[in-house]
Amino acid sequence: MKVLVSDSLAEEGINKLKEQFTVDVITGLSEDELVEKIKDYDALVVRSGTNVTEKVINAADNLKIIGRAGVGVDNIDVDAATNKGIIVVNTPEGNMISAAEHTISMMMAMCRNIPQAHASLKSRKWERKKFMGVEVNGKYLGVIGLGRIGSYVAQRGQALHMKVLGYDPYVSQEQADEMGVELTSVEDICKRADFITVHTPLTKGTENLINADKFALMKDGVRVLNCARGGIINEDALAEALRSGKVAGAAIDVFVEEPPFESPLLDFDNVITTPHLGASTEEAQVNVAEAAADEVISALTGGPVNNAINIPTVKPEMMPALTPYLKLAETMGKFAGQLMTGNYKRVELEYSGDILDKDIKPVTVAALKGILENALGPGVNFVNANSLAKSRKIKVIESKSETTNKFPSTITLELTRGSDTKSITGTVSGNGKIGRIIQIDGYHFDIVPTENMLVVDHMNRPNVIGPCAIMLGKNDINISGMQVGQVGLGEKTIMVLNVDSEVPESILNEMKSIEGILDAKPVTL
Ligand SMILES: NC(=O)C1=CN([C@@H]2O[C@H](COP(=O)(O)OP(=O)(O)OC[C@H]3O[C@@H](n4cnc5c(N)ncnc54)[C@H](O)[C@@H]3O)[C@@H](O)[C@H]2O)C=CC1
Ligand SMILES: O=C(O)C(=O)COP(=O)(O)O
Repeated sequence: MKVLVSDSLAEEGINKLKEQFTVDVITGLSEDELVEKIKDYDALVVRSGTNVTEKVINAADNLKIIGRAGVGVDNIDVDAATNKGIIVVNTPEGNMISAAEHTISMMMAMCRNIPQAHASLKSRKWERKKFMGVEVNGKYLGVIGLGRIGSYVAQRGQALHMKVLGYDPYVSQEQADEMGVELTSVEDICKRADFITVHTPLTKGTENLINADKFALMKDGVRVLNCARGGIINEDALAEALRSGKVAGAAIDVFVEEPPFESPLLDFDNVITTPHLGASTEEAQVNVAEAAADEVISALTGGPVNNAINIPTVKPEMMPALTPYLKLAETMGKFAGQLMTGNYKRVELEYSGDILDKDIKPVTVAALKGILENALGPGVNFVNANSLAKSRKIKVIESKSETTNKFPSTITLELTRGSDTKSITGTVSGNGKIGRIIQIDGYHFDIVPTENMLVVDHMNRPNVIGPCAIMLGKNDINISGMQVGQVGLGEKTIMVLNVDSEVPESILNEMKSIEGILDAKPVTL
């Protein structure tokens, strides 16, 4: 397997990758060069310097995983990767302390004009009056985005005796209380804060979050910081607010265009800047490089990944309990998808029992993968199963049932195509956590699925099962298991056969001609 590292990455991560794979480190590639190279690689590791565009992803025929050694994935077309079944992972914890410390460093440096005073003295000037600063003690710090980095910044602000205001639509009052942060709105932060710092991802919802209207609300002499992503604070609006004197200072680590050589912000004496250095510490770089390498190694050797952006992740400690259900759901999906092929409108998964304590999202994805694989082939995986279902307008419904039955947990899969439905229930039982199928279309069984099976619709009357079994025997196909859904004499039922080899089409046709056999479908897992 081959790994391409296209941004600078700490040796520790590269060495880990080299223990298992062929690794090429090639930085500074243009989009066209990357398009040309990417088809040879199984994994790509980037930081913020590589734009992994749709064009690159479309050319990436062998790529299985993109590892982002850092947090922001706005340089990766995650939708394109998802559609192509490529896992995107980041390493969200490796650089959070460094990014928070950089933000605080920038705030203090801005308050005391350290970069400007340093440059002045280095040019042999002694300008003590020019560089009058301000204290942060007792001032209001507004933190927009109270995730990993924002919450560390809030904590460090409090250590500097600042009063912290915060806004984050996904943070509860309890969480804010625990952080000692006064939760309020962006507008209120704009009106009251002396310092405003943003720590959100760059999304459609956060782009230009701080715009001219927000600057208009701010106190005269406010100071703003952006160590998250260029574009969360609108650069033109900030330039205008600096020009008008509304904003007394800005500290900016990230820019809409990087490098930002055309940015008006570089021309203001009261704007201090760094070239996207938030994560640039020895500690953070070792952390993110090793974490990205671990994820790539795990994904390429068939293991689970911890921080996938585009698949429902399972916490490693939950994996042993969930694995039998993931296998069962995928098997049920494959089973149902082969019994009823075609243009599905709806997939419903109903969960009951102990499984309700677990995260069922990945189990639903496993079922979808099984269903869609029959129709779309091996290109379907845990990454793209959901998006493929969505693009085919298949409605996916997940429901939880409180009804208890004799099984500790059950999963019922109902597949709908036009007015037809196919329903299968499965359970996991025994110490070996074996997946079993216990119901098909209302008929009860206890089937341990095997590689080759036959599902035969027939009439429950004498001289139907016998000829069927004899015919398989004559063709040297061994039956290792057989179960029949119990019904009254003369009624329609289903028999499920575990067979030791695939049943050719010609034999299936012969079987269908036996009096009382209504249909015979092979199921291959
Ligand atoms: N300058 C640098 O070198 C570095 C920059 N970063 C950037 O810092 C930012 C924050 O990273 P983390 O804290 O790790 O992410 P995170 O995902 O832990 O936190 C982001 C927070 O933003 C919140 N949020 C989302 N939309 C919001 C909105 N409209 N208003 C307010 N809050 C909103 C989320 O609820 C979440 O709590 C990201 O943009 C990341 O790329 C991260 C590391 C280094
Ligand atoms: O992790 C992030 O989001 C960062 O912005 C750090 O970017 P970098 O890896 O230093 O290019």
